[in-house]
Amino acid sequence: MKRPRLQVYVEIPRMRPPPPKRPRLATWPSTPISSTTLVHRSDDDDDDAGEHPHTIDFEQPEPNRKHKSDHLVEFGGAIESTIRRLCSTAIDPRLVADIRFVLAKHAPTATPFIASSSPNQHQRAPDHLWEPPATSSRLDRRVRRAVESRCGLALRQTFLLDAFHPFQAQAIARGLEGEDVLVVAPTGSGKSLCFQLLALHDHVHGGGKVTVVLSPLRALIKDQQRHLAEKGIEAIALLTNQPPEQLLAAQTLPPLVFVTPEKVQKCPAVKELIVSWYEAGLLARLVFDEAHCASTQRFRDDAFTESWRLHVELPNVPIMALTGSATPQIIDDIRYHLSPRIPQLIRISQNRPNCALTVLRKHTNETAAIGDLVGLLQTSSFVGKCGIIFRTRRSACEKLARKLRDRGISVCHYHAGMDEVERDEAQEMWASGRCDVIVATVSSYVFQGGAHLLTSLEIAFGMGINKTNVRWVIHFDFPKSLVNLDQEAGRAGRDGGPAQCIIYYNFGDLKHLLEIAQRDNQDTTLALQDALAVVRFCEDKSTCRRVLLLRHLGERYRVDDCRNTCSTCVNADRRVEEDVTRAASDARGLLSALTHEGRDVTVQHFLQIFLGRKTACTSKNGHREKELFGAGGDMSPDVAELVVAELLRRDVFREVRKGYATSKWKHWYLELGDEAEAELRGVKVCYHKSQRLPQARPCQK
Ligand SMILES: Nc1ncnc2c1ncn2[C@@H]1O[C@H](COP(=O)(O)OP(=O)(O)OP(=O)(O)O)[C@@H](O)[C@H]1O
Repeated sequence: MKRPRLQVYVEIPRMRPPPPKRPRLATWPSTPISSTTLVHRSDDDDDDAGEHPHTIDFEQPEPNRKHKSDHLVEFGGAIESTIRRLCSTAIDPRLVADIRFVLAKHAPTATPFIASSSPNQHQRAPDHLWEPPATSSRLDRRVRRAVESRCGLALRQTFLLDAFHPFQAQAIARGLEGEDVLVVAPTGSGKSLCFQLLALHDHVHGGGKVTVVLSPLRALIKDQQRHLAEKGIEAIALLTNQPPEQLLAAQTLPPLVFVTPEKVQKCPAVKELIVSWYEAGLLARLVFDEAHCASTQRFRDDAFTESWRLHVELPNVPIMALTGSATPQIIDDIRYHLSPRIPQLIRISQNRPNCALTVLRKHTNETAAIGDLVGLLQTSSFVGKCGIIFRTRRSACEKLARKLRDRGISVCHYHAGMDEVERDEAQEMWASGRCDVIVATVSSYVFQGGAHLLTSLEIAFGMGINKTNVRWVIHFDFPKSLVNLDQEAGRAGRDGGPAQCIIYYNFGDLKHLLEIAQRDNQDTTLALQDALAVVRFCEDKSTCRRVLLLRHLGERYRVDDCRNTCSTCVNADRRVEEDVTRAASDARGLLSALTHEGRDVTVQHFLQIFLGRKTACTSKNGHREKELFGAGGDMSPDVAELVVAELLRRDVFREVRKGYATSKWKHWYLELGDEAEAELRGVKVCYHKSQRLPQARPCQK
């Protein structure tokens, strides 16, 4: 039977693709590319694919084609297998987006895989959303039986669990067959079991083979080691500067060896050791845990590129990559790093139904904001329960811990500026339940002798940490990206019990995030893109938060399924939209008058003048005599803050950091922004009159 042929014409302007930023993988095909056209042809039958699975031909278009700017992308053979073969090393990101768009329309069940040489460049067509199966995929009985018979005993006796989740059985089954696998399943769903059980199996039945796990965080490695030790499974972490041979002095290898990508990159002895196991036939599997980091931690690109390339040097070793938070682009990036291998994708919905999602407004005034937080922590859903508070800056992390301690909350802190012993102690205190709350930074650079050390994420807290009774996670500064949010919030409710995930949001915090990105030498454009996605998520007060988050992760979610477990759905009847054009215009006029006089005002100071407060700081410099003093006096301070936030968002206002010779501190001051002259029309703010916290629903583990 003749296979269907699909011809896709994609119109894009002619342009020469940018040179690849990173070195090409050794086995990557060198692709001749014309500056004028991209024509992908594949043969009608798939036989050819087996021989050269990654070879593609780009040809000049037929000379008689009328529209020279058209690019013909011709797919032959079964659509799905052809998509898998569509690779390019230098492809215009817009073409990639267009191809995805067309494929989404014509082959919705296929998972297109387009690897590009610069994985972070391309954009996915917005409507390319994956529909997870309505019920968790029913497992083929044969698969379940095969996995049961080979690993069931270990599951019950060593891991003390009753049954496999379907995705675990699928991943383990493929792993047992020696296949390469990419597992995408929500945080806390039990992905680690997939490689841990396989490692145990390979060790016991494979003559003492070792599984090497590349894991990006030290805290996570320590956490996993601790859990494995409780189950009597030996696992060694190659983290210290001690020569790896000394750590592995014993005659037999352990089932699992953990190492960070940086260690593989910087320490040749570690790499040599892994290669020697491979050569001796003792390497069972390479595991890439928290695989989304290969895409999201862009400043660690080198470490990831180098260490992930290990699989190219060890071609016969099966690989398993796992992630709990992956956008479609991240999945492509992971596949790029794993190419030329094409792992089997095992994917379930990334939704965590037992974690209620809430966005709360954070006061611009830190003391008021902390007061709100303390009030929340004293309510029954939080008091005496184990939780995590994430902050972006170390000083803020310590300060908050101190303030909470003063209010009688049992709390410790964890950040990159502490030494290893202090950090381990804090983690241990929290993990063992000696204190309820840990205030932690997510990631930040370590400065040593003025030099950046690329070890920030290695010592960050959050990702992967598995403490089953965490009942709440609070982002007191807004997260760097929605993927970070998903990961960090994923520390809560890992036992399937109800949990609260809360973000305190204030638009003004964006500046701190970007400041950190700049200081850390990250790509600020990408950092801004990620942060703006969080801003959009937080500011949208009419769309279900689960829909927004899962859409970002490439998933289609039905709003009815939320069942009031997010702050938008539960507060839908309290939503207010207010036109504040007049107030915005007055605020602009007031700031204009202040800057004209050469006065520097912080947001807080400005709000006091705008609201007409009779305080010490408004009594100075003749503020009370100003025409627009108290122009916002008829509105609540909360709405006035939203007006300023909206003006900042529109770039009518901006905040700049300034220092003065009289003070060693620098502060953020309000200034007129680039759009200050623009006509202000339809300025609206949206808020909830009062916010109820959504109730989370427990789910079956
Ligand atoms: N089949 C199972 N049945 C019940 N509980 C399970 C099962 N598999 C794993 N778990 C439990 O789920 C919890 C989370 O597991 P794990 O740390 O592997 O999650 P994860 O998916 O790797 O999360 P993350 O993405 O955050 O790293 C653990 O406490 C584990 O014991």
